[in-house]
Amino acid sequence: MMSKTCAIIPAAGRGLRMGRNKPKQFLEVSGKSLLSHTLDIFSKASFLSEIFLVVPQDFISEARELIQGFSDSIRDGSRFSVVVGGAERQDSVYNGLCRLPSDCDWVMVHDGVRPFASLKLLEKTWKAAQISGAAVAALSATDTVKRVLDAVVRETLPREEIWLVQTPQVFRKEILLRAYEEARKYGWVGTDDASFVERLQIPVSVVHGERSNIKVTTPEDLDWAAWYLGRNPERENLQSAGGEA
Ligand SMILES: Nc1ccn([C@@H]2O[C@H](COP(=O)(O)OP(=O)(O)OP(=O)(O)O)[C@@H](O)[C@H]2O)c(=O)n1
Ligand SMILES: C[C@](O)(CO)[C@H](O)COP(=O)(O)O
Repeated sequence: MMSKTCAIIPAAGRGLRMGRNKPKQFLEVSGKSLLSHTLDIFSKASFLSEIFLVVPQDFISEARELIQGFSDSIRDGSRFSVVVGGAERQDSVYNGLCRLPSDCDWVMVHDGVRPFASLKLLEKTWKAAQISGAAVAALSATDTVKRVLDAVVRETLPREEIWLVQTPQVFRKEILLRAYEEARKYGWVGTDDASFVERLQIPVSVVHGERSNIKVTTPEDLDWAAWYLGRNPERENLQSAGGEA
């Protein structure tokens, strides 16, 4: 029997660092919201059976309207659902996990505010996870990396060991669910999904991410997003990788 992969898109943050009167995922860039740009990619990922969009309680109707717009492009029975988020990213992802159907084997988590991940990157991370059980996209550091405390350099770190982790992050569902259950039981706090899996001593594979796969966080990021979309109106990143692993 074919294994089934579901996606969780956490998009329930408040965007405090963006400093606007609306959560950044609902801000428009090139005629539609950042979240809508993200969903464009996910609607074309034919290996995803179901997609769970996690949003703030007060944006439920906006999110429902948004997913209506994708009903034509959903392939192979894929479909979107809207889930209410929690106080922190990890609470939002957990809410998504609780909604996964029992026959889902794999789960891909991707930030709603990373609208420029390519379909090729989604596929590549998914395929890597199928081999190892857990995989994340990440960039190797290109600057010199230092540990700084109170504005004073304490140490220069070995750059070849430093990777900046992105999403997508893909896991066997049973692994991610166990990791999140333990996190809740023991009060672990983490800024990504893999950090909980790492605490279970489960190896997480790394695939090369993409420089353009930024997490839109600050007003400068929003300006960059507008520039990037102006330069790539056809969104080449919507193309599939075909057979590439
Ligand atoms: N309670 C939360 C907090 C964050 N997120 C989501 O997690 C992703 C990464 O979070 P981040 O960039 O930190 O977003 P915000 O929390 O909105 O930003 P800020 O920290 O500036 O408030 C975003 O898609 C965000 O919407 C979420 O689903 N639920
Ligand atoms: C999950 C993540 O995008 C990986 O880089 C990141 O850790 C989210 O962090 P944030 O503080 O919630 O923006």
